[in-house]
Amino acid sequence: MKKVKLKVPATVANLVCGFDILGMAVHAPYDEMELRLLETPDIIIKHTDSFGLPEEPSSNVAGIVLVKIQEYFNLKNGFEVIIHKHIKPGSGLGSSAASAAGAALGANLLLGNKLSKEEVVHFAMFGEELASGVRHADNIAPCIYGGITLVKSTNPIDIIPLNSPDLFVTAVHPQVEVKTSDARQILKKNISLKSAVEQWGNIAGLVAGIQKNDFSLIGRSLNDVIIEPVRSILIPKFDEIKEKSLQLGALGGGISGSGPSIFMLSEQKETADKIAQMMESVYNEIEIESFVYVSKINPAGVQIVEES
Ligand SMILES: Nc1ncnc2c1ncn2[C@@H]1O[C@H](COP(=O)(O)OP(=O)(O)O)[C@@H](O)[C@H]1O
Ligand SMILES: N[C@@H](CCOP(=O)(O)O)C(=O)O
Repeated sequence: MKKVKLKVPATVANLVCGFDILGMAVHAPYDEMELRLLETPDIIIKHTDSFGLPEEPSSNVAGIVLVKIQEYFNLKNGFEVIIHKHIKPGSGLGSSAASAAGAALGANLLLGNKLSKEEVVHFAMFGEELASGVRHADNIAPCIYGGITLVKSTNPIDIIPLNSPDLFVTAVHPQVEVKTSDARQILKKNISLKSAVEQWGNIAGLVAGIQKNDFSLIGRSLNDVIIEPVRSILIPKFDEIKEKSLQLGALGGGISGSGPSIFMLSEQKETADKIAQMMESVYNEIEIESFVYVSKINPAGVQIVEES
């Protein structure tokens, strides 16, 4: 295989209480990536979007992943990657993870699938490390595996694919950028035992609810006493949107990844659409442009659109 085209999904990391360990793939938005194996050792990055992302491989989330794979296999070949980015950087919808995961998975396809899924995650994490300074996999894992994943450990890599409940996801991206690196720097380094116990209960309840398709338990568990109280101050109208979403029938939700996007889960499309309309109107009232996405949990992850 010399060329592959991929559809790379956005992801909602943390899932409220599962900071750095839980995440899910969604159907919209998504990036499109084209990767080509080169006879020369060059690594060429091209963006068709206007986000002004660096195209120097060592400064690009996709590029660094390809550099690391080339070094690991001591390749004489290089890669060309064209990124049609629709997941806005700094959105909280896994923009960096999409580039990193798409590069790692695409390179592996071009090299004949020599890497295991865990190894693909390992190389993709070099991209997250460039973007946020931390090798976290809670966006990368659902992007590669699809659905909802639990990252039990990143060293060694231990990823548990979970059930994908048939739920709608409404996500709003207010056009204020929150870089993951900044949103990590403001976090407390120590928490009380009381908060830890409450958070463990939420995580355990959420995982149990996901596995049992118990939507009430999922809703009761979508609480965060550690990260959200700190990060929500970076997101205009967060509390109002969360309260109104619940009033409209959402199971629950919260900050998507490191924000500023906010996501809500609901059982019915009608509810998801009503939440979307409310989210857009709340931001219109304060003249902040926003993009709203209504989709479902995406069990597929990265999809091959074309190979040759
Ligand atoms: N190919 C790329 N795709 C996305 N982000 C990139 C890429 N290359 C470099 N970056 C850097 O990573 C940042 C996006 O990462 P992050 O803040 O985590 O966004 P998100 O929350 O959407 O994942 C960008 O602001 C940019 O500095
Ligand atoms: N666990 C990370 C997730 C970052 O997600 P992103 O979509 O904002 O990149 C964190 O919360 O820092």
